[in-house]
Amino acid sequence: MTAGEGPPDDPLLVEMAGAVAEAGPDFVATIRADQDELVRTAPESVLIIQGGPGTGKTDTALRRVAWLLGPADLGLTAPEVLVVGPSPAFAQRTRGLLDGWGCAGVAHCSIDALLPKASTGRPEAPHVTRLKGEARMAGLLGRALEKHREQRAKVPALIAVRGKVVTLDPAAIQRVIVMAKASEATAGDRRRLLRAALVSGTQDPKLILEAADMLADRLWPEFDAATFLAELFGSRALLTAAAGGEFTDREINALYRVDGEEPPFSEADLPLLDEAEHLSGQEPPAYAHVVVDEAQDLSPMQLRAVSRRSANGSLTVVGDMAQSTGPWARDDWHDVLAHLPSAMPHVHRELRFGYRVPRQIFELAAELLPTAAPSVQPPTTVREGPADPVIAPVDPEGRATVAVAAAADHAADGRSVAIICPARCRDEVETLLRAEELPWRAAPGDERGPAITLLGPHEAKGLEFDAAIVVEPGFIVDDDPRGHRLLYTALTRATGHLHLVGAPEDLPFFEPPAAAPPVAVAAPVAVVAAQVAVVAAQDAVVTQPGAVARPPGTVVAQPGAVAGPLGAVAGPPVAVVAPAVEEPPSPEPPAPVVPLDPAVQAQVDMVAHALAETLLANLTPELWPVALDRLIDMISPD
Ligand SMILES: Nc1ncnc2c1ncn2[C@@H]1O[C@H](COP(=O)(O)OP(=O)(O)OP(=O)(O)O)[C@@H](O)[C@H]1O
Repeated sequence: MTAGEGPPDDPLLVEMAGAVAEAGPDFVATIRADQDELVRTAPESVLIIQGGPGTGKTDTALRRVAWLLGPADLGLTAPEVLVVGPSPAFAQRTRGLLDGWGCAGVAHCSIDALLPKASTGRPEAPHVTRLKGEARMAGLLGRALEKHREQRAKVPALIAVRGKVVTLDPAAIQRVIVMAKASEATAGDRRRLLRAALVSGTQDPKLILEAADMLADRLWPEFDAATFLAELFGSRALLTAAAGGEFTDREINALYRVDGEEPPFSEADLPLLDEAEHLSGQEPPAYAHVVVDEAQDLSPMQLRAVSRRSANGSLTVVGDMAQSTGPWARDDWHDVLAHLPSAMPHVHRELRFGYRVPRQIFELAAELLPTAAPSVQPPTTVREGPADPVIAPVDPEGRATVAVAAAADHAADGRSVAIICPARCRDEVETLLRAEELPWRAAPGDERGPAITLLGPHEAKGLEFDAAIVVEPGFIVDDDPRGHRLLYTALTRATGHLHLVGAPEDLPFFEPPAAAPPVAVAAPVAVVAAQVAVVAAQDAVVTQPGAVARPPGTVVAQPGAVAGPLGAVAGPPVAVVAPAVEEPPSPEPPAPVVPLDPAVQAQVDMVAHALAETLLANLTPELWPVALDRLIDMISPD
């Protein structure tokens, strides 16, 4: 494939296209048109792509890069393009995709890898991380650097060399400083000028030359951002002097730390090091086009660092406000764009069709949206998945066993699997993965391969897997101020299979039968695997909307039974692993659903999508029923 051709069609969509080809308009072309329009956005613009999980934002941004490098014929070369993402795993994914489309040579990196290298890992309170991300930190660093320079530029009258005191002529030295500045002398030239000025007429030239070199080091030190920042944060006096009335005493105290402690920096210090280097005149390489993905989470200081890598303001900014989490969780794109200044016009577009997440999984995840992001419109899903979500209520002692068994099962079937696990139960899952000698890794490489990846909820951003096992969704919600958004992101990583494993009270739609406790303590993996396998065997069943898969060993709980993090409202059908208990009699069996002929179903879907497209594009949600009523009126025979 040549650069710019873009990715091949998703096999599912091709299949759908085949099904409807005879029936009428090109369905795939219709639903891809939105993306294609964005791909060909003029390079002299800032393109902002908003969209729900799996709507193809990353895909579209990368296809834009392929287009810029190929058909657009702009004379742009791959090394002039930068793609920034949230994690190394994400960078690996984007590199894999673009390389695969014939666009090797583009720079791909995580936001941290973009910034100066430093020894990080220093623990930090959330309010300090947040403060360090604020744009006013740039002002503080600017003032600190000015003071730092003033201090260095003070010419001493004496200098000690090997125990001997050398008297200096400040006026002569001042003349050298002025001359060096005016002639933009290099470091070597400045040193030679100073030596020449001091050595004339001296009795001990060797001593004076040494004194001149020491003085040169002091007057024009090589700027080291790490030393500068460590000195600044290690001194209340320097911080107060640099605060410029823009920081309270409390904030200065928050920034202050005892110097010399290891590791010296936190991740939030990296953009500050970048800013300091920039202020000192050390500029990073700049790119003709920059893509920044998952931009909704970046701090103002991180965004400034991205911005300074853009040579001309040509940007593709990608993200989803409903997935905005962390210290900089936002609700509005303006908060992001304010820190990515560009003279180029802004083109703001939303993608509305969800490709990754199958209907059954997305309907479950969408239950979170009213809490997670009330103003965000859920995308319209275009795929039917291979299975309903599996809900496994477990005691704490059993959760690792159930999660690992489910993962092992999917991996054995050749699927890529993510176990998305909150920090507080990671150790137990890791221990079991090791004990079972399963093929797993902590950071995903090529996440499309058949292996198990263990991830924290934040690390899962932007990635996708055939199957996702989400452990203790309640903890994910509780452990983060934007926990509902984080859980929404975790639930939307799977292209096919989703398992929720956790405390019964945190799982949706499940009412534990009175006589049936959740999974008892630490069953061997093999035993639980057998239980999970029962559900997995049913995974091959594609449910029709409204139909409920009820394999032996599963129960279908009634909607609204339990108020878990996903709420206690009516939702989609879910398969629930009922561990080692008899199925309780269902009070009311679900109404039988007559499946439609597949060709008719495809045609119905096509019409529904076309209508969805028109409604979404033209009317606000409260007017949709009005429009549909009107439509029925219009086409009714009488
Ligand atoms: N037009 C399309 N045709 C077929 N598949 C598509 C299309 N657009 C996107 N996809 C597929 O959908 C999946 C999700 O796409 P992508 O990762 O770009 O979504 P995203 O919007 O960036 O998701 P997230 O917000 O979760 O990061 C990918 O597997 C991608 O290849």
